[in-house]
Amino acid sequence: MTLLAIKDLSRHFSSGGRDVTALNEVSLTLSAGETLGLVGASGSGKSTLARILMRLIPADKGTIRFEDEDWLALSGAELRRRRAKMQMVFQDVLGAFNPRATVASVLDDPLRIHGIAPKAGRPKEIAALLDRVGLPAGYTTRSIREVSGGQRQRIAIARAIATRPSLIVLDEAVSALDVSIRGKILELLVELQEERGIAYLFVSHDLAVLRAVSHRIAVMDAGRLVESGTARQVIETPRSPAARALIAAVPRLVTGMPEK
Ligand SMILES: Nc1ncnc2c1ncn2[C@@H]1O[C@H](COP(=O)(O)OP(=O)(O)OP(=O)(O)O)[C@@H](O)[C@H]1O
Repeated sequence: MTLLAIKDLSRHFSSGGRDVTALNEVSLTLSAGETLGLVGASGSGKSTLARILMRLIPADKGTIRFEDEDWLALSGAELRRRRAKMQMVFQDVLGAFNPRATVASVLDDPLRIHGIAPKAGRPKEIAALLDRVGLPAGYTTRSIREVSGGQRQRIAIARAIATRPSLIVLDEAVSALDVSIRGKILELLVELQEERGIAYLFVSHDLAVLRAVSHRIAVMDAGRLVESGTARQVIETPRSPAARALIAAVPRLVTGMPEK
């Protein structure tokens, strides 16, 4: 089932007398429970796409259908309600949280705002969320600032799944983590997908990360989507110069391809 269909999405920016076409008629689809890796060099338009999708900035033109609705036409209370179904995890999680917040309050907010659990039931729900992402229940009273980067990313994932989304947009969500911690977070994401059928739009400049989690990979270059295919097709037989350049930058990427 098609969960998300982006069609001819364009966006330009003008700043300091410079006009940049950040997105140039980008189209892509994502099925329920699928992971699409979105890769491209710095400045290719990945974050712009993610930000339009999350309704953080408007598009100049194009359409987005999400769960069979005209996503860009939603506004006000209806948009707030529907946002439960599309969540995001950023690279800079600390920047996305109130730095004075406790872990409990970070997880209480979505449960309260989206009416997922009544007040009396929320502590239990929060404990279950923490448990699911591999953190002890005792973490509730900690400040979001005092936990490690990997733990904070687990909390961001717990917050994202709290509202029972069908899609999570991950924007460089593991890029700042040490390799061993990154692997554990990727494992957690794959488990959650298998358990709950969540689709991921996994934005990264790192093909090694995308190879590990993506069913399909789409390649962006200077605002355009220049290539897409199964992870194996794109990595083993890239067609575009942009894909070839990204692959050449990661030693042993092709020989390390898992059997699928
Ligand atoms: N608010 C803005 N004002 C002006 N230009 C912008 C703005 N946001 C993005 N751009 C420009 O749009 C282009 C695409 O940027 P975008 O951040 O989407 O790329 P990206 O692929 O996510 O890059 P990175 O991997 O470095 O985050 C770049 O040329 C960038 O400078």
